[in-house]
Amino acid sequence: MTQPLLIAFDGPAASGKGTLASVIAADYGLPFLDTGLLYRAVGHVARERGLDLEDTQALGEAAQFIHPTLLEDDALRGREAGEWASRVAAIPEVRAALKQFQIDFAHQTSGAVLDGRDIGTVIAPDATVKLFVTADPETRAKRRFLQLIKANSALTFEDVLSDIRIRDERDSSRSSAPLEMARDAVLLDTTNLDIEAAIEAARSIVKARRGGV
Ligand SMILES: Nc1ncnc2c1ncn2[C@@H]1O[C@H](COP(=O)(O)OP(=O)(O)OP(=O)(O)O)[C@@H](O)[C@H]1O
Ligand SMILES: Nc1ccn([C@@H]2O[C@H](COP(=O)(O)O)[C@@H](O)[C@H]2O)c(=O)n1
Repeated sequence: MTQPLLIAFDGPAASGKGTLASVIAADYGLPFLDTGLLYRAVGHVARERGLDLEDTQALGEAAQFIHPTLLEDDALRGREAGEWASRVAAIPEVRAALKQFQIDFAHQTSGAVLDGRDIGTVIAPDATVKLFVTADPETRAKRRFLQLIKANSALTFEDVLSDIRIRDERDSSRSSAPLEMARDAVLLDTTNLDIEAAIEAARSIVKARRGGV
């Protein structure tokens, strides 16, 4: 029997991995999970309830109650939600509480596509195809700035670049499931690729890893 197709996209903020992952999921008719939204939802709850970031037990408990319906909240897409997400994501109790949901999503019989920071390394080390999507910080900041400026006209490019650098450092240096490329992942640098070119590159990688199909 053939194994379900499981595709892992990891990489730093605004590298384009979510855009690519959703297109590849649609190509193959697979369910898609943006795992960053889970951490954004925990950060949002923590902020709304005024939880102390030092109270790792309370944050871990809050994470246990994150439900997929909460992920549709537009507030999760904003700048502050990203910052809070990366803070709570460094807490082992939070990661532990969110882990099984992601593992189950990845290993459903239909196959799946997930994007995040630790999909190829922790959630689905057995993935059929792993892509590590990156781009230089200035390029990523420009993309994120163009996205966020629509809702916040006071935002500057320098603010966004600073956020990206801080988030890169925090995500890569934490002790629990840091952002790193899995040894068997394929690197896709989108710095000089527009969206269409990046999609074609991702499609080629997936096809090649599947033996040309
Ligand atoms: N190759 C590209 N060229 C130009 N813009 C791009 C490219 N890829 C993605 N974008 C745009 O950059 C923004 C960020 O992309 P996306 O949300 O896919 O990144 P991400 O890596 O999933 O980010 P995050 O991890 O922070 O959720 C979006 O507005 C998207 O349309
Ligand atoms: N698998 C993951 C996914 C996300 N994170 C953390 O959440 C932050 C927000 O993620 P986005 O992809 O929505 O930008 C991110 O900066 C990480 O700190 C994670 O740790 N693991």
